[in-house]
Amino acid sequence: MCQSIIFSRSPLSVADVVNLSQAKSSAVLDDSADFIEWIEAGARVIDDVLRKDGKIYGVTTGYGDSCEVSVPLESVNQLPVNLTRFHGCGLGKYFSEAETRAILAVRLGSLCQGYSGVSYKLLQRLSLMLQHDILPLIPEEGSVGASGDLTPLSYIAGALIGEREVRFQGKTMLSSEAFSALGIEPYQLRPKEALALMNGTAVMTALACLAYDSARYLCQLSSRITSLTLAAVGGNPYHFDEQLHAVKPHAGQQQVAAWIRSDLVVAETHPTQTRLQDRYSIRCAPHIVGAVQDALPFIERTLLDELNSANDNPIVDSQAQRIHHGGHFYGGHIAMVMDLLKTQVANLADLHDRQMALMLDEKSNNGLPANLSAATGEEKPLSHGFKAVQIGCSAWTAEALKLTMPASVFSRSTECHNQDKVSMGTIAARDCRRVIELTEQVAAAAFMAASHGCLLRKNISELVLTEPLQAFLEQQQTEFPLLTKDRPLEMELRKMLNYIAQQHWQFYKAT
Ligand SMILES: N[C@@H](Cc1ccc(O)cc1)C(=O)O
Repeated sequence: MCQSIIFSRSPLSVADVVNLSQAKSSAVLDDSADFIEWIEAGARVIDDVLRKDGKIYGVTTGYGDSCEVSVPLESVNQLPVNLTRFHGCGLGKYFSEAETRAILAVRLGSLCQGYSGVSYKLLQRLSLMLQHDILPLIPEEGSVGASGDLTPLSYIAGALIGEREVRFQGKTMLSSEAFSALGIEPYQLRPKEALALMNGTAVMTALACLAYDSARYLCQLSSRITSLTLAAVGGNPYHFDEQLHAVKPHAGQQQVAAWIRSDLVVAETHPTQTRLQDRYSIRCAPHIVGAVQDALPFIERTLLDELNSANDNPIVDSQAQRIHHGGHFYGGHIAMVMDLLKTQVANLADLHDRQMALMLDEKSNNGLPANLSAATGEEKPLSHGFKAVQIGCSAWTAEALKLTMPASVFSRSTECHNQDKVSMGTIAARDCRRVIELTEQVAAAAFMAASHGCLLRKNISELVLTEPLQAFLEQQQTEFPLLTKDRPLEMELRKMLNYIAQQHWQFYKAT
């Protein structure tokens, strides 16, 4: 049964966002009297100021640098509609359905903090979109990630008022049609509500949550691939010795060493060794994968702070009856962690590309067939094994490495120099997602090659893998058979990629 995620004042987790994005959980809005009152108190602050003819940025003024333009009271309801419309200029591909659900969930979570001056009705409508899977088509490009993800989020605000396209029940239609299929009218935005929907970091934060989740899984997969690579080339298990690692106390490095150690049968001395120390792509794996693993807790903490923040402007404090003008839409923290994560993950692509080279090259693979071809007899001289897959890995790795240029340092002054310093966090998060996609491709290839390498090694000498792992490899052979002759591997690689994306295997016990 689908688990419910309650949207209330209690914090969301990264896993909540991931589960909602995959429609494994459903969104439920807190309907307790306390929560409704908490939210409505914020909306009343806006009404009170308007009644007293006060001034609120973005309610009685133009937006951004146009904040010196006064908007007459009789137009305050039209202003939010204009905001959704003039930001309807996004370009590029559209976010996937999973990404769009995550974006909706993250924005709803932030508005549930109760510091944005919106009505409970708006939250109801947003949660209804999640519940009925009414997913706005949101173009990926056009946010500098500092005045919030204004342009992409305008596609949510525009959809709420019936004016943008959505995917609903497998079709693309105007949001007004999707609402009418449910017997409801488009939403009428109150003053401040379009700004509250758009003036925050929901797009980059949603993407960052998905990236974090994939990276966490990749660390385990990378550890497993390393174990298999080591076993395939007859490497030295003692590089992962507990006492060895105890003297360099990075927790992530120690964790990765422990994972790899748990895959291997560590004998005091290993009879097959001809080389006392393995090359760095094996020996230093705990220091490479471990660095990513060590970055994860920091990244998660940053994500949680952003996820459970009021990232908006102005901030409406109903208890103090104050309206604060500030810059909480700025995505500097997400930009930082996404720039960090993409370089870390790209290092994993590079690691596996090197491991592929090690396993395929007869000069370094310690007696395995060239290119890990399993061909014999007449097929042998014709067969090229993983040769082209390795070339693919080199291309995917280069593409991933190329994307590691930090986005956050490319701040551009924009919007008449009102936004004269911006985060580019959305670009960093999109880069990070793409780096992960490419790295998963390299990992899929390396996983397949290393598994084959182990099966080929079995014929040569004893494997240093634990018995359950050997049994797993043999099972795998039915889905990914040895390359006894050349065949196109695209579909098998895609199958492997799907398994990775769905986190199909649990490699190690939960930490
Ligand atoms: N993020 C701006 C608001 C803004 C909204 C729309 C714009 O087009 C520009 C700026 C602020 O709060 O100051």
